[in-house]
Amino acid sequence: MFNLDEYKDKLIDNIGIKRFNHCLRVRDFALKLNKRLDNYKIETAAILHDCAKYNEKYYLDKYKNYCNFDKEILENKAVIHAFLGKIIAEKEYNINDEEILNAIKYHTTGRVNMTELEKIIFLADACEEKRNYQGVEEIRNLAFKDLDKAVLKTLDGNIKSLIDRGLIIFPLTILARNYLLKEKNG
Ligand SMILES: Nc1ncnc2c1ncn2[C@@H]1O[C@H](COP(=O)(O)OP(=O)(O)O)[C@@H](O)[C@H]1O
Repeated sequence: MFNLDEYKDKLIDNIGIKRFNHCLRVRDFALKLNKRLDNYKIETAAILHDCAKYNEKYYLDKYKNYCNFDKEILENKAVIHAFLGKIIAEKEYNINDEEILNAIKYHTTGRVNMTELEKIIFLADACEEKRNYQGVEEIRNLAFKDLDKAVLKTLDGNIKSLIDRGLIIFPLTILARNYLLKEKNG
């Protein structure tokens, strides 16, 4: 069982106090969104979702035998920490629950057919109380009413923002968006 007190110092050492505080806010928002899942899973996934951030090079080297990522992932600075985070949560923080690990892995890109835990962590990361991009309040409100609609809106926003900034879009996000759009329209 993950015990935050046991790992807090290590996590702060790794990601810094600002990012750690973001993780606490993600936890708090995710707990508010949670209706029926185990709070332990929510808390653990939220606290650890960014555990690989800022140390990608170090961890990629340390766990090279476990990191057979596609070139596309390795080259995408924004996305790699999430995929690597799954491995680091397992190896460095002793998490072996696949649902928690996948919520960490897909918290940045989303994916097709996300679990409820994945949706909650994805949304809490996007909407925690200090996020202040245009439209965040609408997504926050939507998240309490309909997780799917809120995830779809967030994916749309992420895709638009990546296009506006001229950045590469990791395709999983497009697939996730199309999947939800079809689900919603039937
Ligand atoms: N499919 C994608 N392809 C490339 N970059 C993405 C994709 N989805 C999200 N991102 C970018 O990843 C960055 C980090 O996302 P995330 O880890 O969720 O947030 P943060 O680091 O702010 O907590 C954001 O700048 C976002 O635009």
